[in-house]
Amino acid sequence: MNGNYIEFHFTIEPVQPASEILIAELGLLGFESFVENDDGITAYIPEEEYEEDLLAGVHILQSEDFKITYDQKEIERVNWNEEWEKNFQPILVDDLCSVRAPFHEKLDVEYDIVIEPKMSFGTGHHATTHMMIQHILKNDWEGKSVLDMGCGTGVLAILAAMKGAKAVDAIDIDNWCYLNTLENIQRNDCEHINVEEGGAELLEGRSYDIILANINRNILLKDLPIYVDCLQPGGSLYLSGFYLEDKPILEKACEELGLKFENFFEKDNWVAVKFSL
Ligand SMILES: C[S@@+](CC[C@H](N)C(=O)[O-])C[C@H]1O[C@@H](n2cnc3c(N)ncnc32)[C@H](O)[C@@H]1O
Repeated sequence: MNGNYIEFHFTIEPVQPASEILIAELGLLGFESFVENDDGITAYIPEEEYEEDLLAGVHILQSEDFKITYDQKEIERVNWNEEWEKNFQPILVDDLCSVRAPFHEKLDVEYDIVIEPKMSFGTGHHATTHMMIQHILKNDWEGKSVLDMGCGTGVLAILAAMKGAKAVDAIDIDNWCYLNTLENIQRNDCEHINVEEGGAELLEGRSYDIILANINRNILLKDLPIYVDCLQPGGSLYLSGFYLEDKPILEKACEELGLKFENFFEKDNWVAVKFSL
């Protein structure tokens, strides 16, 4: 997706818990990024995902418990790098791993990841990326074959490679993310990561010890059977990109495919869950 975005600014009274609910509803409709403000939220959707009556199905907009107004404007593709430079500090996860931009000073940590996110998702600032990094830090990757599905900036694939994974595929459906991951693997001396552009259709006949997929509830539910087909017996599947309230739905779908729940992290109402086969 290389087109423009539509930016919606929602003014919400009172701001909580309506913001959380609105973000959850918009996430299901294809909105990709959210910024929480003092008076509500700003949400971004790619122009090609937007249809005139898209917001008609958002329940909370009809609620009498909150007053929600919004305006919208078309903007150029968001340059997350510029936003990052303006607003953010490097990310430190469990004192072991930092995710920083090239212009940040290097921190004294075991895993130092340099990411130039430009327009891709995956700087570590989002709760889901943060928790997926925590899972990677907590587990053994030495000699494993790994798939990072929905790789964004490639941050998870890069950390898996740094932790000793022997063969890593990083796949994203978005051309921009594909190109950005190629750049970031070079930046982190992880050129052996195989980067591809596409979706679950690429996975036929493949086999992995570990699959990471931080995407969203609906895509995960749709593509889960394909992921599980690619998982070796004894393998692990890490899923994120959904809210705590959707965890039972994902768990049920995974259990029906023969997976066993292992553990999970929760942050800002998002979760990252580990399953094993
Ligand atoms: C929430 S971001 C995660 C990025 C990164 N893995 C992280 O943890 O920060 C989800 C990514 O999945 C990609 N994506 C969306 N639908 C997909 C699909 N069906 N197959 C593969 N990737 C997909 C998006 O382009 C986006 O880069």
